This record gives sequence, structure tokens and C-alpha cells, in this order.
Amino acid sequence: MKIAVLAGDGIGPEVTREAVGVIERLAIPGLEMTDALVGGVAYKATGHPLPPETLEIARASDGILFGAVGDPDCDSLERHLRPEQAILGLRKALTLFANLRPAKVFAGLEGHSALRPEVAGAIDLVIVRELNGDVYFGEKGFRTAANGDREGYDVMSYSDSEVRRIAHVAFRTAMGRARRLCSVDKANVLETSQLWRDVVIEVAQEYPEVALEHMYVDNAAMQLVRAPGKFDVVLTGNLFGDILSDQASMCVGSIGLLASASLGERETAHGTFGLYEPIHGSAPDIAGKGLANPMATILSAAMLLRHSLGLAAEADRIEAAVAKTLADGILGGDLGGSAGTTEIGDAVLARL
Ligand SMILES: NC(=O)c1ccc[n+]([C@@H]2O[C@H](COP(=O)([O-])OP(=O)(O)OC[C@H]3O[C@@H](n4cnc5c(N)ncnc54)[C@H](O)[C@@H]3O)[C@@H](O)[C@H]2O)c1
Ligand SMILES: CC(C)[C@H](C(=O)O)[C@@H](O)C(=O)O
Ligand SMILES: [Mg+2]
Repeated sequence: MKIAVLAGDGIGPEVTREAVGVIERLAIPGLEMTDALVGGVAYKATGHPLPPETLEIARASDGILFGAVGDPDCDSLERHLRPEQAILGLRKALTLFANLRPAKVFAGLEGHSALRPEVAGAIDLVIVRELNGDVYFGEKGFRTAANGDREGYDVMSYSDSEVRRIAHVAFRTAMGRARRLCSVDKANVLETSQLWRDVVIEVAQEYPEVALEHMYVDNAAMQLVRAPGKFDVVLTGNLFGDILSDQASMCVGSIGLLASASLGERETAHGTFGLYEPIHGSAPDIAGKGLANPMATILSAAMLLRHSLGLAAEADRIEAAVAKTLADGILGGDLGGSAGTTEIGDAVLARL
């Protein structure tokens, strides 16, 4: 069993170190972890944010544990050399099209949400975000408009098959949960969304037990704050899913708590090949200060064990230790506490 560890930039290495420590403590027989460079650090060392050796190590693994990429020093590089291209490149090259972002309020943290405790307490949802298409991967560039203005453009599109495969993931996810699926789009304005909606309705025929509703993304953003407990599975595209998941994190309490799995269709000897990362970024404002909350990355490691290594009991152990740590009031600054990154990691280890 192999895990590729891609820590990346900013707080990436700080939070990844804690997650690796948790995996090591489980002493899983035959498990190997291999580090590789990614993001701004990889660009600075090799001239590319996703060096071929890193892609090879990622490909040869059963699952990838990813920290974060992004470095303000690199923000004026040509786009293909920017750190963020590494995560986009991995998702695309490895056909990791299904991004699962669960959001649930931990017991005892109801009062730490940006919402009222009784509203926050009901949150138990998963965002199923398409990850290989949309405006992220369409034609883009700069051009000169007829009046001589410089113009930037990014083409948004989805094909039938791209929507169909992510819709199946969402319906299957709903079948394993409360069987409610809300597909979020902007079909009142965008043709891309009209096609999305048509295909989701078609796929729904195969899942008669799932209650399907459609919601425009602006309303979804509002409902996520008004009554987040009404959502079970939220299916949406790449851009809307990116935005709604950061929003959901604050409904739960902090972006430092939300984990994610990015999956495709490749099965290894142990499970489904995937990449696992916190939903947050490299947080340059707090990097190097030992202040980052490592819980999202530790929970991502648990998802890796469950989905890619077939180690459900070990994943449960990690999740229980995280829940216990939070219930015991060991909280980082993001949740109004004073615990630092290593203190939180050590507290999880002590509760494993
Ligand atoms: N998947 C990724 O690697 C990923 C995701 C998002 C952003 N980014 C990149 O990260 C860089 C910074 O982006 P940003 O500031 O918009 O988003 P961010 O998620 O890095 O940070 C947003 C805010 O949340 C805080 N925060 C984030 N994670 C935290 C944690 N674990 N504990 C405590 N506080 C935390 C930060 O301090 C900051 O105030 C950019 O270069 C961006 O492109 C990368
Ligand atoms: C860094 C960026 C490319 C990425 C995205 O937009 O997908 C991030 O915001 C995320 O949520 O993983
Ligand atoms: Mg994001």
C-alpha cells in the first residue's frame, strides 16, 4: 500500500505533518509513504509546479495526501507555471472528477458556527463537486475587443458524459445517505446549466428512491445559511462547488475542518484511487506560525484510508479521535481557541 504525500506550500507542510503523524501512529503493516514536491516549492526547485517525477509518484500510489498549494511570490508568473496549476493538473491528469466535500457539525461545536447554534446543529451534508470540467478547463485567454479594450475570457462548458458520470456519483452517494439530492445550477441564465439540468433529470430515472430537486446557485448560497439542515447531497459544477464548499465550512465553524476526497473510476488492489486534501488553501497570512488547524487534513487522511486503502476501521478511529479532541475543547484560533497546529495534532494522537 502506497501513499504519495504532496505537502505543497504555506501551511500545507504544517498540516500535512500532523496528518502523516496520525497515519504513522496507526502502524499499518506494509504501508509506505513517499514525499514529492508540488506547487510553488516545486516551481522554485525544478521550474515546474507539477514536476513529472511528482506525477509519477502520485500515479504509482494507491492514494495521494495533498496539503495545499499557492504562494504570493508566484502570483505574477505565467498561468501554466503557477502553483495552483499543480492541483488542477493532478485532478485532470488522473481523471479525478468527483470531489466529495462533507460538512457536518461536530458535537460541541454548534456554538462556534457563523450561524445560530440551532441552525448549525442540523448540518449534515455532502457537496459532490464536478472537478474536471466547467469554466476551469475551457478555452481561456486575453483578446482585444472591437473598441480596442483588452478582454479576458474563460469558456464555460459541460458535455453530456461529464455531467452523467458525476450525476451517478451524486445519486449513489444519496442512496447511501438520506436519499435527497439537490442539484445546483444557473439554468435560468446559462446553457451549460440547462444541459446539466437535463442530464441530471435523465440520470434520476435510474434512482427512483432519491428525491431530486433543482436549485439556482444564488438561492442555494442563501439556503445554505438560512436552513443548511435541509440539504443532504448537493450536486454541482466545478466553480459553484468551489464557492459553496468554502461557504459551508463557515456554517460548520471553520475552513480548517473541511476535508475532501477527489475520486475517479480507477480501482487499485485496495480501493478507489484518489486524492485527499483539506478544502482550504496555503493560507499565506498564517503560514510558518504554527497556527493552522490541521483537522481538515487529518480528516482527509481518514477519507484516504477509507476510500483508497479499504481501512474503514482505521478511518473510524481517526474520525473518533478528531471528534473527541474537538469535544474536549482543544480548538485552534480559527475556532476561537488557542491551540497551535502541533498541539492539536498531538491531542488527536493522544485520543486515537
Ligand atoms: N487546494 C488548494 O491547494 C488551494 C485551495 C484554496 C486556495 N489555494 C491557494 O491558497 C492561497 C491562499 O488563498 P486564500 O487566502 O484565498 O484561501 P485560504 O484557504 O488559503 O485562506 C483563507 C483564510 O482562511 C484561513 N485558513 C485557511 N486554512 C486554515 C486552517 N487550516 N486553519 C486556520 N485558518 C485557515 C487563512 O488564514 C485565511 O485567512 C492562494 O494561492 C490560493 O490560490 C489553494
Ligand atoms: C486552488 C484552486 C485551484 C482550488 C479550486 O478552485 O478548485 C481550490 O480553491 C479548491 O477549492 O481546491
Ligand atoms: Mg476552493
